[in-house]
Amino acid sequence: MADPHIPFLHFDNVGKRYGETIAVKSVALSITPGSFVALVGASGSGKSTLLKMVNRLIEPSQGQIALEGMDVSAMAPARLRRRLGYVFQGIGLFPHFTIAENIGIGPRLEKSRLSAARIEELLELVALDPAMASRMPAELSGGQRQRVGVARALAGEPHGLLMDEPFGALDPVTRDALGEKVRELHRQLKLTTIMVTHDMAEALLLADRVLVMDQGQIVADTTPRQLLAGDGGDVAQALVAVPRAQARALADLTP
Ligand SMILES: Nc1ncnc2c1ncn2[C@@H]1O[C@H](COP(=O)(O)OP(=O)(O)OP(=O)(O)O)[C@@H](O)[C@H]1O
Repeated sequence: MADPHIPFLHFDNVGKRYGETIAVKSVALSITPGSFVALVGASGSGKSTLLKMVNRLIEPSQGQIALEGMDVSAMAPARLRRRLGYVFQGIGLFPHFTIAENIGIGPRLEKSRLSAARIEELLELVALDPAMASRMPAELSGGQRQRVGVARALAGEPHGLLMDEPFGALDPVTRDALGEKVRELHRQLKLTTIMVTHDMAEALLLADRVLVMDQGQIVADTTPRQLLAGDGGDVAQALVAVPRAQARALADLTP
C-alpha cells in the first residue's frame, strides 16, 4: 500500500459532457488507500463514465484526477492501466487465445512475458485450477471466465482494481462466491478497489464506503452501516429499500 497520507485517488471538479448531455457534473472526492468503494446508482446516473475517466478510457471535459498524487492525464495509458486493474462485465477474453495468453495480454502489449509460474500463481489466486492455463475461453463457464478476468487485471501487480458491474451476468451463487473472492484478494493484496454496481445489496455487503450517484452527481457518501441506519438521503434510501424489503420478506417466510 502506498503512503496513507496521499489519497489513492483524488477527483477535483471532474465532469464529462456529451454535447447537451451531462454524464458527470462536477465530482470532488478523495479515496483513501486500502478502501473498498462501491459506486451505485440508477442506470444512466454516470457511474461507468466516472470510473472510465480514472483509467482514461474516457477523457474528462473538466477537472483533474490524481492517482497516488499524480495527474492521470500526464501518465502513459499503459503505465496507468498496470497500476489499475480493470474488470468489466463480459470481460472480453480473446476467443482464439488460451487462458494463459489472455491473462498475459497486458504485459505482452508492453513486450514482456509472464512466466508459466506467474500464470499458475494468478490462476491459484482466483481459485482456478492451474491446468486451465492451456484451455480456450469457450471451454470455461461464465463464472470461471470472470475469474480469468480478475486474474488478468491482477497480472501487472496493480495497486488498485476498477470494476464495472463485474458480476452482473452471473448467477446469484457464483456472483456471491466471486464477490467474496474479490473482497479477500482486496485485503490480501492490499488493493484499493472501486466497484460499480446496480445492486445495493452487493454494495452493502462488500464495500466499506458507498457512493450513490444520481444524474451525474454524488448524492451520498457513507458507510453501509450508516446507510442501513437511514442516512444518505432519499435517492440512497430508495436503493436501500430494495434489499431491506427482500430481507424482510425472507424473514417472514422463515418458519
Ligand atoms: N458516448 C456517449 N455519448 C453520449 N452520451 C453518453 C455516452 N456515454 C454515456 N452517455 C450518457 O451519459 C450518461 C451516463 O452514462 P453512464 O454509462 O456513465 O451511466 P451508468 O450509471 O454507468 O449507467 P448503467 O448503470 O446503465 O451502465 C447517460 O445519460 C448516457 O446516456
